[in-house]
Amino acid sequence: MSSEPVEVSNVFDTILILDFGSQYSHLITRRLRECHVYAEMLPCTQKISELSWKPKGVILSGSPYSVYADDAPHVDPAVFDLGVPILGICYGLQEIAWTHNNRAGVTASSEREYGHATIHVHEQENPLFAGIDNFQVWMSHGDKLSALPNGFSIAASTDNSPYAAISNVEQQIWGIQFHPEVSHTTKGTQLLENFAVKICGASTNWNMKNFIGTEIERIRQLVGPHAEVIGAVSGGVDSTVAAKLLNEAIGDRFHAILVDNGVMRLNEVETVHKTLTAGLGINLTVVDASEEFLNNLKDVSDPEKKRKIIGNTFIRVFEREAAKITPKAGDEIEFLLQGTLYPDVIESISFKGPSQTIKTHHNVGGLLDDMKLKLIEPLRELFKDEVRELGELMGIPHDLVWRHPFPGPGIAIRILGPVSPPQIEIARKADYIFIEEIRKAGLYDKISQAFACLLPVKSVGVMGDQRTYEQVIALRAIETKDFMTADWFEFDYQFLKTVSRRIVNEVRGVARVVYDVTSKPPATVEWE
Ligand SMILES: Nc1ncnc2c1ncn2[C@@H]1O[C@H](COP(=O)(O)OP(=O)(O)OP(=O)(O)O)[C@@H](O)[C@H]1O
Ligand SMILES: O=c1[nH]c(=O)c2[nH+]cn([C@@H]3O[C@H](COP(=O)(O)O)[C@@H](O)[C@H]3O)c2[nH]1
Ligand SMILES: NC(=O)CC[C@H](N)C(=O)O
Ligand SMILES: [Mg+2]
Repeated sequence: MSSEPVEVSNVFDTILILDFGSQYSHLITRRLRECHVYAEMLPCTQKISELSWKPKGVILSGSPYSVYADDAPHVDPAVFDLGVPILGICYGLQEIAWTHNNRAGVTASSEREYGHATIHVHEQENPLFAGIDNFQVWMSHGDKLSALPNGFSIAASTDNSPYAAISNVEQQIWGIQFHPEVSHTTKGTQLLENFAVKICGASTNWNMKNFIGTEIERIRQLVGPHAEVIGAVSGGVDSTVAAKLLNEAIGDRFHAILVDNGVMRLNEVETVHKTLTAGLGINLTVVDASEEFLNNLKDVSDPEKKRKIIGNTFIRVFEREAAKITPKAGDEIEFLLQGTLYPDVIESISFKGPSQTIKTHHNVGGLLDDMKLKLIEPLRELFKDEVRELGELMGIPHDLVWRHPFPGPGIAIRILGPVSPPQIEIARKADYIFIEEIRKAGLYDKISQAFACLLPVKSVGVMGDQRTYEQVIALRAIETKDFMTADWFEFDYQFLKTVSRRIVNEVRGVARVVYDVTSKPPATVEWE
């Protein structure tokens, strides 16, 4: 057995996607994985000689740049010597033309093309178009090829783009001007599958069942026979699935820690504790740090300050708990488990430069520098829906797998203004009723995330002939695929009536209930 941990790309045939910064790059990865082909995205600056695995094929993504601009990113020329098929999408096509045409043959077009177009396939026998006839594609470009590079032929065109698809079958290079990864391109997924499977010969064995076995083996190799691992576990799906993998791999050499930060939902700590220990056999310690969190949060209203305080307090509590554990071999814990998902990785490797900080997500990863712990991130290659599938396969209860995400700072960022025990009680009760009614109505799995928010304004009401002057609860329920954009959920009025009546009647301190009808953007999911 080698001492180097095996990478996922060494185990599964992998299509390498080189990202030039298009807003759709990650969708290429998604589509291929939907076809059960493993795909990984790396920045376009990746040096091929520094890859520790050999891809079965390479896809060059789109980009906001123009290939002829001075500051345009260019692919490592070694890509063309790999001896594997290459597909360029939009900018990727232009990059192929540019590099195969002595840095010429791409110009700004007088007619920019955004939106739908109909493709006419000229080369029916071209394997990229196997089983695909004329179809609708989605275009988004301002540059165009002005000449066909040597050795290439035109495989398809649109009325506007004579070079909508070009190929050099001998050199195994394809380029397309449209975007197959977006859903508006009707046969896009089929085209990507043709490339990966028919042209590159990648096997279609990427599924969570195969992943479990290789991942557990990978963790065992990484940790070795004696070292012990610590991990923060919230009861959310990511950390639970990660913990379950560790538990399967190394049993009770994995120490899970659940921190009660005083701003969890009603009954949450007890429920999570029961599910993880009795239900899943995870070695879990619950640390009640609620007083410490609430003391630190006292009189703080600013959302960013709340997030920082909670993040820092998590770290302190976690460090303290880690120090209490004495491993059976060696004198300290060597590894830290993190539930990092692929979207987090994509965000950090994407070729876009730093994006503006909208809000600071609390981050347990801040522990690293101080603790000198080595990281274990078993979900680093997975999208959320893959994590959920994995969870189901590993026997994690359906309700936990499909739980709405719950932010680490908890209801502290759902109480606008200072966080105090009476305010927590109001927010908790209202949230509980809202979620209970959503479940009763059979809507829980249709909604991506729902919660109640306590607003720091008072309004006048009348109850039992008495004047009331109490706070407002705002309900939020959204539908989204990736939490980057979201729409508010369309409840029927009767449902809203029921929830509103119950909250005002059952929760002391609330005089009014409103429903948030703002999408993201311009709003965010959480109110703080
Ligand atoms: N109360 C908590 N105790 C211990 N760790 C926590 C707690 N809350 C959050 N964490 C840590 O912060 C990480 C990030 O939280 P996040 O909410 O993104 O993931 P999750 O809770 O595992 O899943 P989900 O996104 O479904 O809620 C968790 O994976 C966990 O490691
Ligand atoms: O673990 C977390 N720590 C945080 O600090 C945090 N802030 C927001 N969220 C969750 O992220 C998703 C997008 O939320 P926003 O639109 O409010 O940024 C939604 O699912 C939010 O609940 C967090 N999760
Ligand atoms: N979507 C793209 O890749 C666009 C490529 C290039 N920026 C153009 O406008 O043509
Ligand atoms: Mg969570």
